[in-house]
This record gives sequence, C-alpha cells and structure tokens, in this order.
Amino acid sequence: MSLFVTLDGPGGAGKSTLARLVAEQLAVAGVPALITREPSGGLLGEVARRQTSTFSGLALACLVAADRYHHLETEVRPALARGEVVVCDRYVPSSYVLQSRDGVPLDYIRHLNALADRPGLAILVTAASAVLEERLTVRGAHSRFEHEGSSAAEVALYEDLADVLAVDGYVFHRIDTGHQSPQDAAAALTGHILGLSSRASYPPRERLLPP
Ligand SMILES: Nc1ncnc2c1ncn2[C@@H]1O[C@H](COP(=O)(O)OP(=O)(O)O)[C@@H](O)[C@H]1O
Ligand SMILES: Cc1cn([C@H]2C[C@H](O)[C@@H](COP(=O)(O)OP(=O)(O)O)O2)c(=O)[nH]c1=O
Repeated sequence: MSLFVTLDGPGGAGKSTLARLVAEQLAVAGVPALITREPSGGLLGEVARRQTSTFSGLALACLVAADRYHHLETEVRPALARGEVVVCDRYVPSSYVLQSRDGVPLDYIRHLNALADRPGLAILVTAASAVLEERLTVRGAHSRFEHEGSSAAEVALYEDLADVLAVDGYVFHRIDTGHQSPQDAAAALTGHILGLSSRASYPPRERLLPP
C-alpha cells in the first residue's frame, strides 16, 4: 500500500494546504500516512528553513541535500517500509528551481540529488502568477525566495522543469489550484493516491540518474 508522493511548485500554489487536507482525507479513508516536508523538521532541516537569508548558493544546496538524505533515511523510507503513504511538501524538483535561482548550475543540483529516491507520484502544484501574487500578499512571504523575484518567473521555472525532469524519466502530474477549492483539489489528489497506493510497492530505489 505504500506510495511516495511529492508536492512541488511556486510559493503560494497551495502545497501545504493540499498536504494538510489530503492527510485528513486519507485518515478518513483509514489509510496510514506520513505527512512531511522538506526542509524536514530535523536539525539540518530547521537550519535550512530558517536561515535562507544566511545561507545561499552552494552552501544552501548542500545543506538542503544533506537534510534530504537524512530525512529519507530516518523518516520517509521507514514509513514506506511500514506500508504507509508518504506525502512530502517539497522535494528534489524544488531544489532544481530554488537552487538554480541561487546560481547553482543545474548539473551540480542533479548530481547532488542523484541518489535521492524517486517518488511514485510527483505533483506540480501551480496556479496563474496573478493568483499566486495575491495569495502571497494575503498570507505573507515565508522566505527570501518569496520576497525576491516574481511569481511569474517562478511559475515559468517550474514549467521548464517538467522537461528537465522528463529527461531523467521523472513524470510530473499537474494540479492547478487557481480554479478549484482547496477541498476539491485535495479530493482529486486523494482519489489518485488511493488508486495508485493499492497497486504500488516499495522500495522503488530508483535514482534520478543512473549510478
Ligand atoms: N485551492 C485554493 N484556492 C484558494 N486559495 C488557496 C488554495 N490553496 C491554498 N490557498 C491559499 O493560498 C495561500 C497559500 O497556500 P499554501 O498552502 O501556504 O501555499 P504553499 O505551501 O504552496 O506556499 C494560503 O493562504 C491558502 O489558504
Ligand atoms: C525543499 C527546498 C527548500 N529550500 C528552502 C527554500 C525556502 O526558503 C525554505 C522553506 O521552503 P518553503 O516551502 O517555501 O517554506 P514554507 O513551508 O514555510 O512555505 O527552504 C531550498 O532552498 N531548496 C529546497 O529544495
């Protein structure tokens, strides 16, 4: 029943909202799930999340990747091995966008993350840039990445990413939250997860790149 689901996309797209609502819906369906996020709640993750104005470029890229490998080892893989659905708010695709915005070459980001497990279901959560700008104005920005640059530029980077990841055999499914309520978006994703999790098995141990 295990399935590794990742949510990536621009700030304000609704990733955290979706993760929270999917958790509630999976609980109602009686499906054991771990809802988690990256950077993780561990020591490295807390530094990465809180110190994005102190760390940047290569240092932040390595910090986020180190947290990712520790998170996979200590939380994600054990939950999958217990047969749970894991929903992770941000994963490798976010590194492709955020670290390249920070000037890190794409190939270096790819190599840093090459040994990170591939999700069974990778979701691009997105919406029109005007919608995102409005949501971020209401909610407030959470990091320097949301203060700097425009939502339009970030949306474009995620759109281009679909092609970059496809080259690695990494398939993105898209959820546009601009035209549906959080509940409807979550119900669609929960339905998809329930359909897939009854067929999926773990461990996938696949890699973004061949070793
Ligand atoms: N489908 C939706 N429709 C309208 N507003 C939404 C939707 N999903 C999320 N929001 C709102 O948009 C804001 C950003 O959502 P959030 O989940 O924090 O985004 P992210 O985690 O992607 O940065 C929040 O105020 C949230 O309530
Ligand atoms: C997952 C990830 C996060 N980060 C950084 C950027 C963000 O400033 C920070 C937290 O992400 P974010 O999801 O925007 O925070 P919140 O959940 O509060 O909205 O971590 C990276 O630089 N690369 C990554 O791959």
